[in-house]
Amino acid sequence: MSMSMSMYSISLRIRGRRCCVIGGGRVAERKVEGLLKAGGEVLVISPELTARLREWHARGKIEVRLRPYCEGDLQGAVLVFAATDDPAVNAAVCAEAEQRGIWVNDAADPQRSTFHVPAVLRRGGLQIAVSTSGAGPLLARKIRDELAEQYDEGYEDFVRLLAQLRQRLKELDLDEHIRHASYKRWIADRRRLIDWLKERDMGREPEGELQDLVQELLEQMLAAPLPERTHGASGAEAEQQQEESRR
Ligand SMILES: C[C@@]1(CC(=O)O)C2=NC(=C\c3[nH]c(c(CCC(=O)O)c3CC(=O)O)Cc3[nH]c(c(CC(=O)O)c3CCC(=O)O)/C=C3\N/C(=C\2)[C@@H](CCC(=O)O)[C@]3(C)CC(=O)O)/[C@H]1CCC(=O)O
Ligand SMILES: NC(=O)c1ccc[n+]([C@@H]2O[C@H](COP(=O)([O-])OP(=O)(O)OC[C@H]3O[C@@H](n4cnc5c(N)ncnc54)[C@H](O)[C@@H]3O)[C@@H](O)[C@H]2O)c1
Repeated sequence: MSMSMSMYSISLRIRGRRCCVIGGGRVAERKVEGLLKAGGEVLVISPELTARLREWHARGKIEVRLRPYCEGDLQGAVLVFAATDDPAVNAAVCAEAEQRGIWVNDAADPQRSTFHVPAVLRRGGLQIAVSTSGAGPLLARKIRDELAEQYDEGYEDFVRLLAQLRQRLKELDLDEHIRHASYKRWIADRRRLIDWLKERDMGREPEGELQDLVQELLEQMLAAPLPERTHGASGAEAEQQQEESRR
């Protein structure tokens, strides 16, 4: 486990970039689903496909080569998934990827993989990725499912709102302390804001309505007295004090 203990987590922008998936079974299907959600250009190479992969192909969502993997298939890919049930084929795919300098995931060999796929909770712009570094993927899935209750669908609209609030806040030429304090207050108050968004059914509101809410919140913020700057306390301590005074 020592090697996989030191994995490094990032979020990749794969929209419009080629991602190769070798194999067309259940595992390949799950990886393809995640790639499509992020707008990847998916190429699947496999003599057989699951029903869903066939359907995605028929609807033009993925490209397919209905044959076994051949050396050279990985040309132009930024990410590669070796997801066949044949360890020798997966090993050959990994070798070509390594030789080309492409990140590769071997579905059956965490140590050989140069990246792992986490279990992901998606709430629009908010994504919570859970990884056990290969120790137990089912634990990752379980934790993701538990987090899904705490971080409910309401977060999708909240992160949209937050993005706009932050943008408008940057445009107002405010003192940095005030800017940070307001921003932190919205985060601390998120449950109330999420319920408020739910009441207004923001999911169906046009973008213009969200702008009105943003305006309302900014006006509230400018009208309300801001938390006192805590003299003598470090940034972290001041933050802690603010948190406590809110409870
Ligand atoms: C999180 C998730 C993401 C995803 O795949 O999208 C994911 N596996 C998921 C499910 C799952 N995996 C397995 C089962 C069957 C039950 C079981 O055996 O436990 C199920 C359940 C099912 O299939 O329903 C078995 C399994 N998985 C790996 C091996 C090889 C080995 O460990 O040696 C074996 C044994 C194969 C065998 O023995 O034949 C390896 C990997 N699996 C990873 C990720 C990476 C580590 C992530 C981490 O540690 O957190 C890593 C290293 C590589 C990778 O694939 O990236 C996804 C759940 C999330 C979701 O559902 O959305
Ligand atoms: N990482 C994970 O999350 C995870 C989860 C479960 C299982 N696994 C492992 O992943 C592997 C695949 O599991 P599965 O359930 O998808 O298997 P599966 O039997 O459903 O699918 C295997 C696929 O590989 C294809 N294939 C076989 N030889 C090929 C070749 N030469 N070129 C291209 N494609 C080829 C087959 O056509 C088939 O579509 C297994 O080794 C399993 O142990 C990994």
